[in-house]
Amino acid sequence: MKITELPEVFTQALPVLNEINKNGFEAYFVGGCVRDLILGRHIHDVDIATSAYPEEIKNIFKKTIDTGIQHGTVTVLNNGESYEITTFRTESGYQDYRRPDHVTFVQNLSEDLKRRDFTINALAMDVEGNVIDHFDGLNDLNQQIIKAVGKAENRFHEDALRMMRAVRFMSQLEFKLDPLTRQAIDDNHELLAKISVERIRDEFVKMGIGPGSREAFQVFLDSGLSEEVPGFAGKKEALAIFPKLNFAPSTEANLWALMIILLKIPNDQIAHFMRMWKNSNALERQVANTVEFFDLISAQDPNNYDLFKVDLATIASAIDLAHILGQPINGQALIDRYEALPIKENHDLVINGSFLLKNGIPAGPQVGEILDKIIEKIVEGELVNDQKAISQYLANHLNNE
Ligand SMILES: Nc1ccn([C@@H]2O[C@H](COP(=O)(O)OP(=O)(O)OP(=O)(O)O)[C@@H](O)[C@H]2O)c(=O)n1
Ligand SMILES: [Mg+2]
Repeated sequence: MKITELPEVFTQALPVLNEINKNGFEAYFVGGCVRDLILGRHIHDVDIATSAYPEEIKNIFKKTIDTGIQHGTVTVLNNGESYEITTFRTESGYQDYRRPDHVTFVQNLSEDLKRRDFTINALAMDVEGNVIDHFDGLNDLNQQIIKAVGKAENRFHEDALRMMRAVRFMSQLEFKLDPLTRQAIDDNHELLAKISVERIRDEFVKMGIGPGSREAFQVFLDSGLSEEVPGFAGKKEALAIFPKLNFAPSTEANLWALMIILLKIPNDQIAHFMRMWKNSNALERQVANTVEFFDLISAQDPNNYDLFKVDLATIASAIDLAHILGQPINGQALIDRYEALPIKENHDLVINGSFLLKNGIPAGPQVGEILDKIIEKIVEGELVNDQKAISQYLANHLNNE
C-alpha cells in the first residue's frame, strides 16, 4: 500500500525523516499515526522510529531534548514542532509485566515492529508513503479487528497494560477483539494488578467514553479485567448495567459519576473512590457535585435555590446522567429555570457582608446566614437584588427580632 496524499502533520515532519535518511539511517512513521492515517481519523502527533542511536540523532539535529533517553527516545524540535524519535528497539528487558526501565536496541524495523502490541499498531510508513506491514495489520484494519502481534500472551507479559489498551481500542475504534487475543486476556487479567493506577485510568477513561464503550465494557467485565482495578472487585453485577444502557457517557466526569452511581458509592466516599483512581481534586469536586445534583433531581423537583447552588455545567452533566440512566427528567426546563435566575453567583449580589454590618446586623456567624437567606429570597423571587429593597428587608428583619 502506498499513500500518495499525506496530511500536513506528516508532510511537516518529512524534513526530519529526510535529514535522518541523508545521514545514512532509516526513519519511519510508526504506530498510532499510521493506523489513524489509514482509518482517516484525526492524528494528534506522529511518532518516528529510526535505526540511528539517540546520540546519533542528537548529533544530526541542533535542538533536541532527552525526553526518554532510557527508552531510546529523543525529542527533536524542528520548525516549531516537536517529534519523538525512538531508536528501533525490543522490550525484552521487561521485568514484572510493566514497561521496561531499559531497552535493547535492534538492527531493523522488523524487529521493532515485532514487539508492538497489536497488528494495527505495528504498521510503519516511509517518506514516500509506502506502508510497511509485516503482521497483516492492514487486513485487520480492514476487518476491524484488534489482534496481538504474534502470541498474545507474550505481548501481555511484556506489558500488562496492553490488555486495557485492547478494550480501549475496541471502544475508540468500534473494533472487534480477535478470539485468541481475547482468550489471552481472560487467562492473564490478573497481571493488570501490577500496573500503575494512572496508566490503567487513562485507558479506562478512553474505553469508557469511546463510541464502542458498551461492547468494550462487556469484555472488560467478562474477561476479569474489572476485578483488577480500584473499587471494582466483586462488583461485576452492579457494573453489568453499563453495557445495557441506551446511551453511554461522553465525558470523563460523567463516566466517573456513572461508575459511582452504579457502584452505589455513598456521597461521603466519593472523594476516596476518586483518589483511589488518582483523579485530580478538581475532577473529584466536579464529579461529586454532579452526583449530588443528580440524586437531588432524581428525588424531587429542585427549587431555585438548589439551582443557584450549582453551576450550568453541573446541571448539564446531571441531566446527561439522567438521560443515560433513563430517568424521566425535563432537562430543558431545568436549564431554562437556571438561565432565568435573577442572580447566578454570590458576586452577582449587589450587597456583601459589610453592607449588613452597616445596616445594623451585628458581626458574627449570623452575617453569613442572613446573606444566604437574602440570596434564597432573591432567587425565589421574593426579594429584589437591589440595595434599597435589601435595606428594607433587613430593617424588617431586625424589627421582628
Ligand atoms: N503498551 C504499549 C504502548 C504502545 N505500544 C506501541 O507504541 C505505539 C504508540 O503508543 P501510544 O501513543 O501509547 O498509542 P497509540 O497507538 O499511538 O494510540 P493513541 O492514538 O492513543 O496515541 C503504539 O501504536 C504501539 O505500536 C505498544 O506496543 N505497547
Ligand atoms: Mg500515539
